[in-house]
Amino acid sequence: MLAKAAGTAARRARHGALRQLSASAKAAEALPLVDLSRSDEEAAEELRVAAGRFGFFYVSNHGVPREVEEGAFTALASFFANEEVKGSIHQSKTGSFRGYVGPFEQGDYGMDDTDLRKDQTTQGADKEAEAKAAMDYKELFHFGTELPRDHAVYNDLLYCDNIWPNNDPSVFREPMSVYYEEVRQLSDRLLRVSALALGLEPEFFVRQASETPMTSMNCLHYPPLETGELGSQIGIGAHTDFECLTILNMRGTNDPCLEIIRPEDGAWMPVAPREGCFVVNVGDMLARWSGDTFRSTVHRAFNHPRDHRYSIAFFRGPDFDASLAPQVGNKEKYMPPVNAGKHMLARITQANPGAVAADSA
Ligand SMILES: O=C(O)CCC(=O)C(=O)O
Ligand SMILES: [Fe+2]
Repeated sequence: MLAKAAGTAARRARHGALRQLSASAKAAEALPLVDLSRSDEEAAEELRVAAGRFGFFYVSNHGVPREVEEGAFTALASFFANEEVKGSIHQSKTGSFRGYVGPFEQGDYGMDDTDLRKDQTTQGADKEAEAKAAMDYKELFHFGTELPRDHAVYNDLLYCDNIWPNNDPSVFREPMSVYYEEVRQLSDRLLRVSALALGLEPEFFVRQASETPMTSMNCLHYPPLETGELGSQIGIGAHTDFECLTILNMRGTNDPCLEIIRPEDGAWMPVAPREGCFVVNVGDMLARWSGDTFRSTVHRAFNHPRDHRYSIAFFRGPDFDASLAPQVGNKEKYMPPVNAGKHMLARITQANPGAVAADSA
C-alpha cells in the first residue's frame, strides 16, 4: 500500500504527532473563533487578531442552514462513489479547470520547502508508489463563476461554463449550487468584516469582488488509506490559497487531517473540525491588500487511515480588473500593485504547468 512506501522518518513524525495530539486533544492549541452572532464591529475585532496571527480561524453562527450543508455532502458522497458519472465529466474533456479530477492527478504547488513529499520520494523502494506519494491522494469536483465568451475579461481558465453530471439536477447540481450561494453570501459578510478589521470602509472589498469575481469551489474527497494506522500520504500538498478568503467545511472524521504552518515557530499545527463552525482562511490576495497585516498561511491535508474524508473549499475571489494595491500595512512590499486577474493566472499556471491562459484579457 501507499503508506508503506512513504518515507519512514516522515511517517513516524506524523504518526507520533497525531498520536500525541489525540492523547492530549484538550490541551492542544486551537484556532481562534470569530462569532458572527456578534455585530460586524465586534466580529471585526476577533477577525483582526485571528487573521493577523494565524490567517486561519473558526467561524460560528455563520447563517448557512444545516440542511444545506448536509444536502451538499450527501450529494458529494454519492457523486464520488459513481465512477461512470465522474468519468463523464473529467476535466480533460473540458479544456479548463471545471469538472472532475482523479486521485494522483494533481500535486506540487511550488512549496517544496514545506512539503514532506520531498522526504517520501527519496526514500521509498517501490517506484510506482513513490511516484504516487509525490502527488495528491484526492479527487475533486470544481465549479465557479461563468462569464459569456464575449465578455471583456473572459478566459477559459477562470470563467468557462461549468460542467455538471447529466443526471437529475436535484441529485447533484442543485444541492451544490444552493450551498455555493449560501457560502457566497457568507463570504460577502466576511469581506465586510475584514474591511472593518483593517480600518477600511465596509464595502471596500465587496465592491471589488462582485462584477467578475474569480470565485470557485473545490469539492474534495480524500479516500482512506486502509492501513489501520495514521499514514503520511498527502491528500493535498502544502500551498496557500490564491484568492481573498476560503470558507472550508470538513466531514467524515473529527481527527485533525488539516495542518497549517504556525507563524511563530514554523511548526505544523493540526486543525480539527469544530461542530457548527467553518474554518476560514485568508488567501494571497487579501494578504496583499492588507500589506501582510493578514497572513496567507501555508496549509496541507492528509488522508485518514480508515475514514473517507470530504471537504468543500469555497474560494472568494476579487474581480479580474481589481488592483491589489495594499491599503494598510507593508505597502512597499507589493508596489507597484498587480492586477488581480493577471496575478491569478500567473499563480494557476505556476501550480499547473500544462495550463495555458488562452483568451486572457
Ligand atoms: O481539505 C482540506 O482540509 C483543505 C483543502 C484546501 O486547502 C484547498 O482546497 O485549498
Ligand atoms: Fe487550501
